[in-house]
This record gives sequence, structure tokens and C-alpha cells, in this order.
Amino acid sequence: MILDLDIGNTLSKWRLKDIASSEIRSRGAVWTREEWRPRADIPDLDVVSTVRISSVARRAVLDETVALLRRRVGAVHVARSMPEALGVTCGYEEPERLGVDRWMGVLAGYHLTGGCCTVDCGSAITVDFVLPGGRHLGGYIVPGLRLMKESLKLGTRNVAIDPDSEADDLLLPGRNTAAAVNHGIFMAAVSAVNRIYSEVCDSEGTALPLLLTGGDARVVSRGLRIPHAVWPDMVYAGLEACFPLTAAERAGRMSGAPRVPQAASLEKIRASLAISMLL
Ligand SMILES: Nc1ncnc2c1ncn2[C@@H]1O[C@H](COP(=O)(O)OP(=O)(O)O)[C@@H](O)[C@H]1O
Ligand SMILES: CC(C)(COP(=O)(O)O)[C@@H](O)C(=O)NCCC(=O)O
Ligand SMILES: [K+]
Repeated sequence: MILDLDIGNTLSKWRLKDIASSEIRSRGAVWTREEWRPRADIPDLDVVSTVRISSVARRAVLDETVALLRRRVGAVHVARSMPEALGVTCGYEEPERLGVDRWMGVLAGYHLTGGCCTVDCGSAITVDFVLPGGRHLGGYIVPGLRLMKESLKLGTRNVAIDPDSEADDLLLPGRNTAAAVNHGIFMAAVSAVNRIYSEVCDSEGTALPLLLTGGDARVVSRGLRIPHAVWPDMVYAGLEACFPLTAAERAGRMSGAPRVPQAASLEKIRASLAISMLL
């Protein structure tokens, strides 16, 4: 069995994947801020022969996790951001400083689409671009939904907000503080993704497929009118592409990959950008 780990700033996600069948056997998540207890939080480490890790947590968390796993498991692969991989050149001045979860998403997205915009809606919302031909442009980092809510809660007196509440009518004006905050933050996130996507497609002269992942991907997806696909396992797919182990992975098939979304025409994207600037 393969143990895949995606350690984010909020949640550490794991899944067990069968090497022989390439099927996902189980999955789960634990709060990153709390101590991670592999034996208690993951069903059975004895069945694991290989571990693949993408981690943006503090260095000490990764080092401890790797040390612990190396005592129990034969092979532990740790993904790193680098200047070039799988046909993609990293757009960062110092490639090793790009969050490895972003790099995994970009590699998976490029492998699937041959050029795309990847959005990871987690603790932060990150937006990255990789052009046909494999040039990663760099990207944008915006606070995620929970962070935005928490920052308001901390900085504003008497504002009671539930960081987990999500209404269906998120686009409407809120009629109490919690709703106004939730709707406002939702609008901020959706508007940022919309604008960033349109600006970069416009300036690069290409309409790119848009892929979403992360804990808040479904919420953000609800507000996006641009064609897009949600790919919950996009970071894991980057691990599969970097460290292929199963027959399916060696053949280039990534688990849970969505159908490539057909991008809107560049004319349409430019028209929506022109309207948003006029108003
Ligand atoms: N059941 C849940 N537990 C925690 N966070 C959740 C849950 N469902 C949605 N979320 C949202 O997902 C975000 C975490 O997404 P994730 O992609 O796992 O983040 P990260 O990779 O930064 O740890 C939280 O900030 C929160 O807004
Ligand atoms: C931007 C991030 C905090 C996002 O992390 P996440 O929301 O997935 O926990 C992470 O990718 C990171 O620590 N990046 C390093 C800085 C950078 O990418 O420029
Ligand atoms: K993220």
C-alpha cells in the first residue's frame, strides 16, 4: 500500500492507495496544528510500503514526520519545488521557495491539460499559471476563506462569526453580521480568482483551462461563472506524476483527474474584463 500525505497549514490529508490495483482504499485528515500521531490517526502503517509527501508545514513538522515514517516504512519520497520537472519550468526567481503544494498542482495540471490555471483554496488561496510549452509564470497568494474570517473575528469587536457556516445565497447582501462577513469573504475570494484568471489570460493571449482544488474548492466553485473543474486530488496527482509507482501511474494516468474543462473563448474573457473595468 502507498501512503500519500498532503500536509497543509490547516489540515494534514492522507490516503492509502493500493499498489496492485491503483485504487484508493481509505482517506482522512487531521488538524496540522495538532500533534500528528501516525499510529492513531492512520489505520494501519504496517501495510504501507512507500510514502509520498507534499508538505508546506513548518520544517520541524516535516522532519519529525519523515524520521518517524523512515523507522516504519521502506521508502519515503518527499516532493520538492525545483527549477524544472516533467516539462515545466518554475517561474519563481528562487524555485525552491515556491510552496510545494502549488508545484504539485501545477505539475498535475500541466500533465492533464498541457497548460492551465490552477487554484488551491486552502488556508491560502493560491492561483498559478502554466502556459502551453511548460512555462510556469508564478502566481498569486490570497488569504483563504477561514483566514479571512478569523482575521475579522480577531480584529473586530462584537462580530460573532462562525468560520464554518456557508449559506446557499452567498452572493446576496448579508442581513446580519455573520452573513455579511461570510458573503463578503466569499465575494472577495471569487472576485479575486475571476479577475486574476481574466487578467493573465488576456495578457498572455490564451484562454487556459481552470482547475480548482483544496478544502474550499467546492464553495469557491459555486460562485465562479468561468468554466472550470474541481479536482480534489490535484496535489496527490502531482505526487503520482513525480513518483509513479502503480501501473496506471507509470502509464501517466492520475487518479481522480477530471475531464479537461473547455475554457471560454479569449474574446469572452476579454469582454468580461472590459465590463468589470467599465463599472
Ligand atoms: N471539515 C473541514 N475541516 C476543516 N476545514 C475545512 C473543512 N471543510 C472545509 N474546510 C475549509 O478548508 C480549508 C482547509 O483546506 P485545505 O486545502 O485542507 O487547506 P491546507 O492545505 O491549507 O491545510 C479550511 O481553511 C476551511 O476553510
Ligand atoms: C502559500 C501557501 C501558504 C499555501 O499553503 P496552504 O494554503 O495549501 O496550506 C504555501 O504554498 C506556502 O507556504 N508557500 C510558500 C510561499 C510561496 O509559495 O511563495
Ligand atoms: K492553498
